[in-house]
Amino acid sequence: NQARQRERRLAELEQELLEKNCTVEALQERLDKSGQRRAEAEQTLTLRLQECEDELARQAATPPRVKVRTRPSHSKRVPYVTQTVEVESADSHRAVSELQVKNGALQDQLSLQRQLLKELEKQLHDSQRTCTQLRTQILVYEGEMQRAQGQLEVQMQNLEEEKNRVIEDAFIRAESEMKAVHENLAGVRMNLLTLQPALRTLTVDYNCLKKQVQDYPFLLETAISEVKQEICQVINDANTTNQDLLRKYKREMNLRKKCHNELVRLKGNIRVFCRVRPVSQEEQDSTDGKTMLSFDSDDDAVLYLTNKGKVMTFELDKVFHPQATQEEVFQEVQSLVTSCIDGFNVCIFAYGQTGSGKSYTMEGVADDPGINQRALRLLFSEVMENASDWDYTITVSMVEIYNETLRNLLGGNPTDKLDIKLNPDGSGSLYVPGLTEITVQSPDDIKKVFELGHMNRATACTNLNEHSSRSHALLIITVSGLNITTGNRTQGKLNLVDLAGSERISKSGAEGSRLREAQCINKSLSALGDVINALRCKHSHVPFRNSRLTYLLQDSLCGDSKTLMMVQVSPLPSNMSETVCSLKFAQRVRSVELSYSSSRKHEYSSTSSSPTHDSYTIASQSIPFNI
Ligand SMILES: Nc1ncnc2c1ncn2[C@@H]1O[C@H](COP(=O)(O)OP(=O)(O)OP(=O)(O)O)[C@@H](O)[C@H]1O
Repeated sequence: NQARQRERRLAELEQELLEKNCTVEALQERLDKSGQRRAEAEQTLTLRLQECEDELARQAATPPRVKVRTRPSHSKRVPYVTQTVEVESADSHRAVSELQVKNGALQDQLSLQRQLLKELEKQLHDSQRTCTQLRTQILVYEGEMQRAQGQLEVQMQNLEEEKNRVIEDAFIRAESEMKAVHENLAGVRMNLLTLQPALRTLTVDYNCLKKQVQDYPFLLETAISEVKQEICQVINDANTTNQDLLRKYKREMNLRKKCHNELVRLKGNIRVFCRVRPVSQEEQDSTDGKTMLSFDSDDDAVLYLTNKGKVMTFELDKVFHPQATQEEVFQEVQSLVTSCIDGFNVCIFAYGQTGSGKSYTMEGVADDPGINQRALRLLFSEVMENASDWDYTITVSMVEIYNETLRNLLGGNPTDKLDIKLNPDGSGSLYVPGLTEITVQSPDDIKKVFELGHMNRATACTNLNEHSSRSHALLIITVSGLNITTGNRTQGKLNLVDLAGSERISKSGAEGSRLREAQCINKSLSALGDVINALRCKHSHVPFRNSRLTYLLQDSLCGDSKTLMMVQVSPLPSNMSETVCSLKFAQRVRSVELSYSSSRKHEYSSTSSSPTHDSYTIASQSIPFNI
């Protein structure tokens, strides 16, 4: 790039030099010409001058016509005579004046020529100076040119060397690459040689495959028919296995049922749990949060009560501490709940003084439901799971027993009173004419049923809280199943009972209607105690009819039925006596075993129309439900 620039600069300089030479030549020419012109002008002027002198000489040689005028002298003596010779000739005068004019013109011309000459001389001088400068410049340029040429040559030489070097490198590289290519080529040749047998094998394989592809449809057909046969065989085998499994499953189910029953029998048909409710913030503030109950960290069936320094120990089937959640409580009862799908009758009672948490355990609160809702939902989901084999129907009834009066909570008119009657079919079973039974088919139905029951319960009273603690609330769930394959039928009943408050009448100091309410509660709880006691002692007669509650639950309390008593207690010292009574009751109930009573049949066939007809007085073994 630099070399190219220098070359261009050199060409420019040469061009400039050429132009300068031309200028010098032109100036030289002009100088020559002006010199020539000057010589010519000098020559012309010399000639003119010569002519003028000649003319003058000729004039002078011509004899003049002289008129001599002598001036008169005033003195005699003429010491000095001035004689003026005047050429009087007119021609000479004219000639002289013409010559003088000419002379003047020539003089002017001469001075002009001289001036011109001076200018020319000046120009010549300038031109010479310019010429000298140009020459000097030419010399400088020539020097520069020489220097540039020298540099150019050096660069050319360098470039040449560089070129040679690059060519040499490229050559070496090309040589090595060539060598590598040759080696590669040799390798490829080698590979080619080794691949040839592989190619031959591949060609053979390809031909083989081609043949196979041609034969494929036929092979496929054969394979499909073989597979079909195999599938049919497998399906047959699976069917046989399924039948076998179904048979085994049924046998297992029966076994499970038997085992479960045996387990229940061994554990006792009545199970007793205790739930200690937590101390509310208000109570904590007023009583320093002191509680009289403590738990055994190693045994969740033991509860300690400290009273005046004495420690009482209560042993139950399970004790729920105050922090136990609704879910934890339900986990413990869910096997009982689901057993009604297998055709068992189940009763779950919540027993305890007012405010001990019975409703909380059974009904729960909106965002944390209790056993009632959870049980119904569980039954519903279990039934759905078995829907392929079983056709189940779940019906729900809600009943309230207030002052020994039965009220239908899902009916159109909640104030209507219901009665319990013997089934006219002669089976000895009981039924409640007019009791509404709603079939639940979805979780939404469950919600609606509870809303309706709650609304009807609230309609018939002024203060629901007070009313609920003075009445028994029963949720009766019936699960009827039909096995689609075998045609077997089952029916189980789950009774979830939120009992009225168990506190003593003397303590409440009730009068009038309150006293009647308390007496009714007392009577029904007492009757429940009597029934359990009679069952425990295997009495031939069980006084189911002594209260509406026991009469209504007769089916679910006897035989292979299962009962759970959830005893609710308060941990506060102010509730000490009620808590002690409830726990004593719980412990006694725990030892009772329900058994199929032959007297049941006897009682079913009783002709008595009064529910209190078979009232039974509990002697020493009596369990005091009403404390
Ligand atoms: N385990 C618990 N966890 C939280 N709160 C509870 C628990 N048990 C009871 N409670 C609360 O204690 C209060 C009394 O409970 P609840 O109404 O269930 O008692 P009850 O025995 O049903 O009373 P009643 O006999 O008057 O119906 C309620 O405010 C309830 O929310």
